[in-house]
Amino acid sequence: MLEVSGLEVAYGTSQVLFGLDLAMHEGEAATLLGRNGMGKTTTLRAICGLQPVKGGTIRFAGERIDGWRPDRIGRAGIALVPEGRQCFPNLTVDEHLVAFFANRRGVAEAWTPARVYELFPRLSERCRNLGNQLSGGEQQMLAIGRALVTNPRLLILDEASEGLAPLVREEIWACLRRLRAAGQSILVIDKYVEKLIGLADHHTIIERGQVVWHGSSAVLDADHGVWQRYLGL
Ligand SMILES: Nc1ncnc2c1ncn2[C@@H]1O[C@H](COP(=O)(O)OP(=O)(O)OP(=O)(O)O)[C@@H](O)[C@H]1O
Repeated sequence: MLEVSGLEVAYGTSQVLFGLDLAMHEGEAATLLGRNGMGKTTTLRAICGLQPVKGGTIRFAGERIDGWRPDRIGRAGIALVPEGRQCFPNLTVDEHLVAFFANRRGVAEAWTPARVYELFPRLSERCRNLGNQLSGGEQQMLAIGRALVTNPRLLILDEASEGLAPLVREEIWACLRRLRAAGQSILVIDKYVEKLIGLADHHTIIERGQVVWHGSSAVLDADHGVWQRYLGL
């Protein structure tokens, strides 16, 4: 479903991705791992059309999408839960969900605002609150809900559980496991490798803009040398 091949991205004269490869099938959950500053966010932003691509190709659902505008990529079925949530401070929870709701593929059991409220009852209690009146956990739930109501083929999360209290973090992991079990394709960046091993099928580790390791959850779980070498854990 997603095939990133030889991706190169630069910020001005400073190149940060050097021929990065990443691929996943529909229905899979995959992760992108690596220490800080290695290029994970840049990779996700390039996939979503938020960062210009200098070289390489990005294919999604059979089409070459590198060079497309972010809104076209969104309509093609990729939804991003961005780092820092980026909820709109002046829209209510309900307005976020209503404004982003779309079922372009005619999915039978589409994500609607009502279904998001079932997934996150806390959001339902906050439905009339503005984005800037929410806790970090509520904002993350809203950012996930906002992505889900676009009924994406691929849900991408950048730092899914960053800065959240342990209990809220657990709630986010439980949500992602439920989505995964329901067949949602997910690409996620996070620091909690143990949680990601329980969630994802396979993992790609990058270092200085290049892939240094790729493998299944079972292999990553068994080889803590990889954690130490590439993730400093
Ligand atoms: N807007 C920018 N302008 C210039 N350099 C940038 C910009 N954004 C990121 N970089 C640099 O690109 C490199 C990759 O950053 P990126 O945010 O993709 O890494 P990351 O792996 O997601 O790290 P983190 O976990 O810290 O977010 C870093 O060296 C970073 O300093």
